[in-house]
Amino acid sequence: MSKKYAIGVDYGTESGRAVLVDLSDGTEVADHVTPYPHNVIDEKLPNSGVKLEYDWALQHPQDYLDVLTRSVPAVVQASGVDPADIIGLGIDFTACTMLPVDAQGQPLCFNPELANQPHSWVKLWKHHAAQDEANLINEIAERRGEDFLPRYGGKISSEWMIAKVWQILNEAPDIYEQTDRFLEATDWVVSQMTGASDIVRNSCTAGYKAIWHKKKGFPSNEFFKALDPRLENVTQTKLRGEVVALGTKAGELTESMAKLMGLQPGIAIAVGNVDAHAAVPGVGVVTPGKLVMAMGTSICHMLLGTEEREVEGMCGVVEDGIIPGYLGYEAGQSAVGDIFAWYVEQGVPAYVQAAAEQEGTNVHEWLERHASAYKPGETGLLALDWWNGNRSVLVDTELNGLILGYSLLTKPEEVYRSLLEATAFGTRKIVDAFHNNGVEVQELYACGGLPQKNRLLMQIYADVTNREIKVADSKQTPALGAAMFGAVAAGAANGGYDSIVDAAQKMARVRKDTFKPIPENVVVYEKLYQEYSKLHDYFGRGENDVMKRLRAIREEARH
Ligand SMILES: Nc1ncnc2c1ncn2[C@@H]1O[C@H](COP(=O)(O)OP(=O)(O)O)[C@@H](O)[C@H]1O
Ligand SMILES: O=C(CO)[C@H](O)[C@H](O)COP(=O)(O)O
Repeated sequence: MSKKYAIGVDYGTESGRAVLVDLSDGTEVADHVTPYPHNVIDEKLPNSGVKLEYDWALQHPQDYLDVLTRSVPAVVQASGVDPADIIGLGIDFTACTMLPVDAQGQPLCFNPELANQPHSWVKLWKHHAAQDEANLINEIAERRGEDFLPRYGGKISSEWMIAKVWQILNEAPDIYEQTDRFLEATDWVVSQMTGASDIVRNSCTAGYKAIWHKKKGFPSNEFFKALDPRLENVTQTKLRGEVVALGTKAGELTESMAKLMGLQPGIAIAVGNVDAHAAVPGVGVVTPGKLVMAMGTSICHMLLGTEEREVEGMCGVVEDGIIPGYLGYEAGQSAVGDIFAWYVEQGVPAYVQAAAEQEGTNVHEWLERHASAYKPGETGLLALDWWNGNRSVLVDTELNGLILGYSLLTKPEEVYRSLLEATAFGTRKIVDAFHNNGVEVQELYACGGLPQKNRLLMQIYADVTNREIKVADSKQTPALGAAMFGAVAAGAANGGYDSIVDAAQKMARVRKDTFKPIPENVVVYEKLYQEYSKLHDYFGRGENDVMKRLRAIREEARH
């Protein structure tokens, strides 16, 4: 039998990439990236120019289809593989990235009459403008003693489905009315490939992002009624649809999409998945004790467990949410690479840019090299990593960043180093929250763009967490994981696999080189972490709500 292949498509925040994978050993034969033509829409709507409010982050659904029709044919062509040997395709996506669709499954923003209404567009995971709704969801759920709250670390996030749906209802009731269903973008893209009129939802986003439970389903209608009487039946109406497990075949590729994607019609399409969750088998983790960090613009922390535990501020624990047979735990930091990008774009003096250019390197690399010359603690700086709020463990998007310890001698590379360290302290908070609450963390696994881009960052993470870090050998780990799920959807009988564990065992690899904690650094970072924790609690747990007061003053000033 000839070699068989699957394709994984990873939808990130700014681009989508396709990877064509050899199913015998996981070799990534070809990959291709399509930057989203409209990128993140956070200032004004395309065409109409309608201005967006603060904290909004939208996307254009056509950009997702462009990834399928540009990157998929590109990998098939570059690999020289016969499309007849490509047996399955899986996708993974940022989440909760959601959109309203009509009865035909078309995004409302495709309708020219609705395109000038911001609420008709895709809300990206980092759309944070539903915080008022999230606060009320939490208040009401707590008052009613809803048993789902502990599964989400005590708080439902404004990034998630219910808060976003409610924001649409509150601010654009006409759009809410015209919505047939609210979908995760990952499920919508799958439906576009399978042409299925009955759209299936994947258990991962349903569980982590829409408060769905394998045994209990969604929260009760009474709960939704208590939020807002207009939401009473939302789970039977606009959130309806069969919820199926990861690895399930959602359907088969349609003739028309196959033509556009350069594939054969009828191949298996797996149900959608989330980027971070797909990365777990992608890095070869199928057992507890190993925390996987998907490190890019943000970090998602993924961990398997055998018992349901309550962990402060975790994003969620979902049965079978990552690997069937285990409880999947998720936590996260909503900005990491994004913070470094902010500094490079907004904070670096012209002489650094000029020096980097002259040396033929990019500004990140220049800053990393110069920051590496410092010992832990030597900058005298300490930062709070809340440039995009705090996802875990405080679950509060209204917190902001802070750098302490500036002097007239402070250098840009010192600030950069303090930002790298701040994100490592944020990860340490998460590791401690799991480990101290009975969900063991023995080793760290890293994947995503950052481990390949910044060695200093990775060493700091090993030192701050005092744990060895193994790095994925794959450059596109979520896409590799998605391809594995595509192979599972196809099944062993067709040259794929019958379970994700089988697929991961054959196809995943980590690099030989690992990052090991350096004992003398660990000691200094322990001291700095204690200081970080004090600042974290002071500004983040209500002792001094100055960050929120500043926001309120800003809002007043803007209106
Ligand atoms: N050398 C570097 N060091 C640290 N961060 C970097 C470096 N180069 C790029 N970045 C950051 O990496 C992030 C992109 O990560 P990547 O994993 O490629 O994307 P995504 O999260 O969208 O999948 C950006 O936020 C960017 O600022
Ligand atoms: O919350 C998520 C997963 O649960 C998002 O998908 C994630 O934070 C976006 O990640 P990135 O842009 O770094 O790929």
